[in-house]
Amino acid sequence: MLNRLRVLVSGLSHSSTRCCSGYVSRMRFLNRLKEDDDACAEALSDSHLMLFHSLQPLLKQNQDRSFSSVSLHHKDVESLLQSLGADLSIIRESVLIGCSDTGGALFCLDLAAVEAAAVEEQNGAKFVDLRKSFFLLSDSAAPLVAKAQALLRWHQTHRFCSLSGKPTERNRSGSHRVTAGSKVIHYPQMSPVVIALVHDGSRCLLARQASFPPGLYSALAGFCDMGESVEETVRREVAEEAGLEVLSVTYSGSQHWPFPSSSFMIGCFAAVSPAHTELSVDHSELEDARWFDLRQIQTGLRVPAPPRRGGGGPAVTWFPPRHAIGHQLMQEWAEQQQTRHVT
Ligand SMILES: NC(=O)c1ccc[n+]([C@@H]2O[C@H](COP(=O)([O-])OP(=O)(O)OC[C@H]3O[C@@H](n4cnc5c(N)ncnc54)[C@H](O)[C@@H]3O)[C@@H](O)[C@H]2O)c1
Ligand SMILES: [Mg+2]
Repeated sequence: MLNRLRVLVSGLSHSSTRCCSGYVSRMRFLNRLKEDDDACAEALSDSHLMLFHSLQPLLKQNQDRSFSSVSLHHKDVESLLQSLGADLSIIRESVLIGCSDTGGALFCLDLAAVEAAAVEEQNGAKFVDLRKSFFLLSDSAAPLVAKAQALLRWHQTHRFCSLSGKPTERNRSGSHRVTAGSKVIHYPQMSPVVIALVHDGSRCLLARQASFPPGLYSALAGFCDMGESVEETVRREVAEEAGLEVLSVTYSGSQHWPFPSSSFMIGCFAAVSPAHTELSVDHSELEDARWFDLRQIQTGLRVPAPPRRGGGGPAVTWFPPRHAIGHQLMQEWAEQQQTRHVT
């Protein structure tokens, strides 16, 4: 499950600029780097940097045809920039994103100041749009790339204080920005969004917006209004978009979602009465909404996302990729239904 703690594996090291094995040690190490600029600068000089250009991650194709993001050691990034005649000081713009599986801190860096094609050529890799990357990367690799891009985007869009209009300055790790000459601190933010798989006991409700690619259906989603609880947002969104009254809400899991800018997706199941399932769809929000039975959900979950294009026929129904929480909700619902049928 997406919300389950996915422990980043780190190697054993006792140097002060590298984290040790064990979840607690790694979290304390990362927290120290967030708070201590000198320790962070020291760690950066012996770290790997995940590369981006204009917010697009650098991806390379492996021998088994899978894709992974490219992270270079600090000294290799220096060599790369030197070979391109670029200013080495841009490395200071790196943002801390976690611990690598070799035990060191991991940073990300946007190389927008240098020519993308030259970086691609030197690394045998390509800068790829984040949405496309999401379909190419494995479900264990995609969240870290999304987190890195979200932090780089946040820094690019928060160069000025919304209170005073003065410039803001980042700390070394990039975990926050401070308004110049003041103590006003700005932290990266996400918008809370509920995503609810509505079900009536034997079917679940999926919908599509006109902006979705052809054939894509997902669970209902909506931004939380100020002051709302998760349960209130679910009830309101389902009422607004599908015209149904929710009887109960159950939490399932959560995930950070980088599109179009950072959302914090809170995944829930929302039960409606099987006696009141007639839809009244708000077509200003949704192009279509329909009930799907277990067999239809199982079939849709097997379709690759996005499906291979056919020759002009009707679009095949497909669901978000495996690492999207919409997919996880459908998977969990299908498993629950199957267990119910077996017992
Ligand atoms: N990870 C997944 O599986 C998954 C699946 C479905 C949707 N999503 C995401 O959920 C998000 C919300 O879904 P939706 O578009 O149906 O929401 P929605 O139903 O709340 O409608 C979007 C509208 O809400 C308004 N809005 C209110 N607060 C906003 C805010 N903080 N930021 C932007 N707009 C705000 C805007 O008018 C916007 O057009 C989307 O960004 C989408 O990418 C993720
Ligand atoms: Mg919506």
